[in-house]
Amino acid sequence: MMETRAPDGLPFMKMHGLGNDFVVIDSRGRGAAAAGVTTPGLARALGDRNRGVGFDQLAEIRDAEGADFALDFWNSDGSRAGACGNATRCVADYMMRQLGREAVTLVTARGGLSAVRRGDGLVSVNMGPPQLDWREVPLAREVDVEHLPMDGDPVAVGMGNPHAVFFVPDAEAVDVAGWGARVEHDPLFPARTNVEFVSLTGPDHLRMRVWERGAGITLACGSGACATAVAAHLRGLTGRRVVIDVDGGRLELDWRADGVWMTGPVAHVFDAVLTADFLAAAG
Ligand SMILES: N[C@H](CCC[C@H](N)C(=O)O)C(=O)O
Repeated sequence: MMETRAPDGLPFMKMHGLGNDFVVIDSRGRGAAAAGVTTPGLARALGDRNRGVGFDQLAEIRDAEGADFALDFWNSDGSRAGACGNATRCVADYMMRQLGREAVTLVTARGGLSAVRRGDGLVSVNMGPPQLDWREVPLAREVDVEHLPMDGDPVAVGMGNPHAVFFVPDAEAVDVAGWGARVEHDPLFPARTNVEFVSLTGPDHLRMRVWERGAGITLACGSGACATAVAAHLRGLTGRRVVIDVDGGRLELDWRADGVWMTGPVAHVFDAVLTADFLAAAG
């Protein structure tokens, strides 16, 4: 067998939800008060698909008080992400297996969330209620979140992270990289924003393409799908339960009284160990 375990290496898992891919570091066992092991430098080094591992988000599992675990998210540019729905499903599945349970609770930067196994190989997570106050999104000034003063008339929705949802006649025809990058850096979003381009493809059925803050185009974005479901309902395009097709597959969304529930598949691809040399160079 190949020797992969370097002395003082750092174990990690590679997971994905609909091709939205993650490095997951489990640093439980140090106490809820302990800071995580991830630094911006480590996130950037690991996120490099040529010289590191490559990921859309890095998720770090930590101890929590009053919940089964805590979860921190990082983008590959070294910035923090306040929410990540697909990684939450993947890690919830891993934790349910480990704890021998069908449901778990977790704490993220936005607060307490919960997840349940649905029984058909899918995992559902309650991503919490949408944030529809301009301060919470956050936006730079008081504006109507349902009609931002911007070309394309987007809806702003916070899901623990900011989203700008554009309804377009044909999402396939949009220059996601060009338009998305411009909106990500629009001064209306002081913390930048994730950007979704969405078209209605049938009754309660949407097609979504995404430009993620700090990551660029990804194959899926769970929090973006939540924001899209909320925006579509606010605009009167759909009911509160929708199916959303993203580049990597399909997500089911249900905006209930207790929050936006998102259901989809999970995949745990491999486990490996970062070498001490890599960690030292990452700083
Ligand atoms: N892929 C993630 C969202 C990442 C959002 C991140 N790019 C940010 O800076 O907020 C998801 O499944 O929800």
